[in-house]
Amino acid sequence: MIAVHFGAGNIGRGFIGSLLYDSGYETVFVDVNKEIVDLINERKEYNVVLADQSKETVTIKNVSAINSIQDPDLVKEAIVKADIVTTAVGPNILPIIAKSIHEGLSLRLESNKTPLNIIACENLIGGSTLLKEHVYQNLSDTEKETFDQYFAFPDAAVDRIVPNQVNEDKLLVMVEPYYEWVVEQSKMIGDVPEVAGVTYVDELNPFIERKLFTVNTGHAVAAYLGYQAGMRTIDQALANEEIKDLLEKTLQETGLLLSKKHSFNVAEHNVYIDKIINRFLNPNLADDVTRVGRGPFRKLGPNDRLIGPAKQFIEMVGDDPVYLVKAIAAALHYDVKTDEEAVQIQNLIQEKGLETAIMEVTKLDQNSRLFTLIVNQYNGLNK
Ligand SMILES: NC(=O)c1ccc[n+]([C@@H]2O[C@H](COP(=O)([O-])OP(=O)(O)OC[C@H]3O[C@@H](n4cnc5c(N)ncnc54)[C@H](O)[C@@H]3O)[C@@H](O)[C@H]2O)c1
Ligand SMILES: O=P(O)(O)OC[C@@H](O)[C@@H](O)[C@H](O)[C@H](O)CO
Repeated sequence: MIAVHFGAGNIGRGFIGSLLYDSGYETVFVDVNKEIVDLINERKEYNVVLADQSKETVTIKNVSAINSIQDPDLVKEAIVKADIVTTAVGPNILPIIAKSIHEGLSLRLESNKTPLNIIACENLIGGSTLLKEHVYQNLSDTEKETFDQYFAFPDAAVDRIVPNQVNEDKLLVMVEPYYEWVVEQSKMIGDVPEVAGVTYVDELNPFIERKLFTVNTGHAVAAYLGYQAGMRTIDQALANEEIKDLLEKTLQETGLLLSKKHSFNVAEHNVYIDKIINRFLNPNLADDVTRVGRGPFRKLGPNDRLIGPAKQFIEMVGDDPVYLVKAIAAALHYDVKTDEEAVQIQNLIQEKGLETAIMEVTKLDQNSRLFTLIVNQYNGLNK
C-alpha cells in the first residue's frame, strides 16, 4: 500500500507518517524543504521520540520523499499509484498543493480508475472540503462529475502536540505520547483505508469543534497571554497562576458552548478539558509560545479558534464571552517581528486604525456585539 503525504514537517513525520508506517504503508513524503527531502531519501527511515519520562524511540521505515519544486512530475506519478493521500502543510499552503493534486488526479484517471481518499490533516474546520474546492477550481462540470466518481475529500481532525524540533538529527521528531485522528467516514469513497489509530465517524463537526475550540483555543490563550507576560514556552506560561486561571475560564466558555451545541455531557467534557491542560503542562515538550501563537491572522479568522466560538457563544448561550474576548485582544497585541501575520496585523492597526484592522482580520460586522466587546477590551475599558 502506498501513501502520499504532503508536508514532511512536525506533524507529517511525527504523527501521520508514524501511523501510516504502523498500518503497513510505504509513505512518499512530498515537501519543498530540500534538506529534509534529501535526508529522507538518503536514510529511508527516521526516529520518533516520545516526550515523556520513557523517551521511547520508534523507527519509522518504508519512507521516501519527493521535492515538489524540483520534481513535480514525480509527485503526479506518486498520486497515480497512491492508496491514500494526506496533507499536513498548513491551511495557507492548501491552495498551492491543490495544483499538484489536481494534475496527479487527472493523470491517475488515464491509467488507474480506482477510488482515492484525500485527507487534509490541518487545524481548520472543513480542511479537506477547502482543498477539494481548490482542486476543483478550474474543472469543467463534466470533469467534476468524473472526479466525484473516483475521488473523495473526507474532513478530519488531528490532535498531537509536536513542538518545533531543535535536535541535532534533522529528521528526528519529538512528540507527545497522546494522539487522536478522526476522519469523516460518510464522505469517503471506496473501501475505508485501514489506518491504525484512526477513528471513523459519520459526522465530524462535533469532533473538530471540540478539538479546535478546546485544544487550539486553550493553546492560543496560553500563547498570547504567555507572550505578553514574557514567557518562552507554554508550560512556563501556565506556571503563572493568573494565565492558568484565564485559560481555565476560557475553556469553561467554549465548554458551555460545545455542551449546548453538541449535547456533550458536561462532566465528561470537563474531564476532557483537564486532560488537555495537563498535556499543555508537559515540561518535556518545551513548546514555544511563538510556535503556538504563529499566524495570528489565520487564528483570528471568522471561523477559527477565537472568533468562531466567541460568535457562537453570543448566538447560542446568549451572553457575552468575557474570557474569549480577552484572548482575542491579546492576539491583536501579538507583535512578534519574525511572524509575517503578526507584522501584518500590527501594520494594519497602525496604518488603518484598530476598528478597520479588526474588521479586515475577523470579518466581523462593526455593529455586532462581539466587535464592540473586542474594541473595548483592546482599549482597556473591559478589565
Ligand atoms: N505541530 C502540531 O502540534 C500540530 C498538531 C495538529 C495539527 N497540526 C497542523 O498540521 C499542519 C502542519 O503543521 P506542522 O506543525 O507540521 O508544521 P511544519 O511547518 O512543521 O510542517 C509543514 C511542512 O509543510 C512543508 N511545505 C510547505 N509548503 C509546501 C508545499 N508547497 N508543498 C509541500 N510541502 C510544503 C514545509 O516545508 C514543512 O515541512 C498545520 O495545519 C497544523 O495546524 C499541527
Ligand atoms: O498548528 P496551528 O498553528 O493551527 O496551532 C498551533 C497549536 O495550537 C497546534 O499546532 C497544536 O499543537 C495542535 O493542534 C495539537 O493537536
